[in-house]
Amino acid sequence: MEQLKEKAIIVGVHVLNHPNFAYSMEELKNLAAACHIEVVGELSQKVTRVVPSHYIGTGKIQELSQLITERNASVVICNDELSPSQIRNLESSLACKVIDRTILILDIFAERAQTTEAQLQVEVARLQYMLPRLVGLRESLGRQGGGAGLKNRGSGETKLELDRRKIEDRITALQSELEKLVARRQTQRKQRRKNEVPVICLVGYTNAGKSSLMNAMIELYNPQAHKHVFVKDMLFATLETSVRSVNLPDRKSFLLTDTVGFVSQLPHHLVKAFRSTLEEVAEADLLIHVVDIANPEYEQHINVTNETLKELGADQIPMIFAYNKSDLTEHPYPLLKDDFVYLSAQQKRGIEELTQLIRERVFQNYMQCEIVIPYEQGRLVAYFNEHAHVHSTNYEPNGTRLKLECRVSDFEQYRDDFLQL
Ligand SMILES: Nc1nc2c(ncn2[C@@H]2O[C@H](COP(=O)(O)OP(=O)(O)OP(=O)(O)O)[C@@H](O)[C@H]2O)c(=O)[nH]1
Ligand SMILES: [Mg+2]
Repeated sequence: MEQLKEKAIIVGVHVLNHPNFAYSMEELKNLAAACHIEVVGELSQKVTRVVPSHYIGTGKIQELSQLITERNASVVICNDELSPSQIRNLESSLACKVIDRTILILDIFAERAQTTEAQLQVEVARLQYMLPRLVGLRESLGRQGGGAGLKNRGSGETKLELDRRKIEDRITALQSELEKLVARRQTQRKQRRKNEVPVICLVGYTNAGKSSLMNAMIELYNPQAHKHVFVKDMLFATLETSVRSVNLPDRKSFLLTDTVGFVSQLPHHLVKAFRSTLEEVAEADLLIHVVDIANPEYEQHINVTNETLKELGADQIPMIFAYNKSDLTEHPYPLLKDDFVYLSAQQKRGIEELTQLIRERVFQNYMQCEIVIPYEQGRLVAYFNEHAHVHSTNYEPNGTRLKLECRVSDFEQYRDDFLQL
């Protein structure tokens, strides 16, 4: 059922030197749309710095007030994260509900979260955001109780202090629930480490095509697996990390991880709350930075992604670039150069080139060799057949002769069992 759309005026402060102000307002519109809010007006102010008390100046507030009446809007959305007092002051000057960019993003995440872990993380982030804003937010929270966003878990009309205590208790409870989940996943990750399977993470701005690229890889190398991930033309289609095993034809394999996309001014609480999900990223062996090369703002997207990676402690991990959606540009593709590939996940072109780049970066510790395994060590033949790329097998009087490509570490570990050639 289509919900009755709320009407909003978006307001932005264009601080001097903000390089992409117009684009960030456009993005705010998309965020609002993702929250089922209709933007019916837009107002911006050029300043040298944000007005600390009201976010915008007195003259602008009057202008905004008129616009609200004129367009019959019921909510004002500011392009930055507002302080608790800014929200309070603006709401009382305008007699209108005021929300900010952060709460929009939190709402979208709340609506999209599927797994228990994602739901817990979003709720923690929302509660932490609410805590200092309890007074000003009372109105806006009512909105979320009814429409988009997190289900209101019965905070009711209790006294402020009681509210605060409740929220703090709830945060603590949620966090300990989360810790248990995280501990379980860490054990799984350690297990993978032991297996020495390299972990590769797709990272990048939201809507860049990370999930599409994941699907294209799976289709090419594990077509029987039927393990597609969700793809959609909307902000934050992916909220959970999903991991798939990719097996290349020569038996090299790696784990490919699809992650949540980044956006400029991703709320700090959210990054923190999602840190455990994104730990995969910080522990990866290689990052594939997916870029929507057809988006005119792609350079800005790259910067935002790099900044967020830094915040996650993942800025030291080797990175390659997948310039996706090349089909929408004039640029020739597929094309592989240095550490980047022009490709199209949708057209499934350039996937082999990307794989080649992955090989160069991840599978360096491999060697070509020829070994003879005595017959009493038959299990080793089975091992190498499973974990190495065997070019040829010959049965000789002393044992099985294999020509193969295998991990250097495997060769070292078993070399005492081989017969001298
Ligand atoms: N033309 C074109 N569209 C693409 C390509 N790759 C992905 N898309 C489209 O871009 C949109 C976003 O794709 P996703 O794969 O969901 O993007 P994502 O990076 O996973 O997005 P989030 O999960 O929201 O962060 C979808 O509508 C895709 O069909 C491409 O190579 N060319
Ligand atoms: Mg996705």
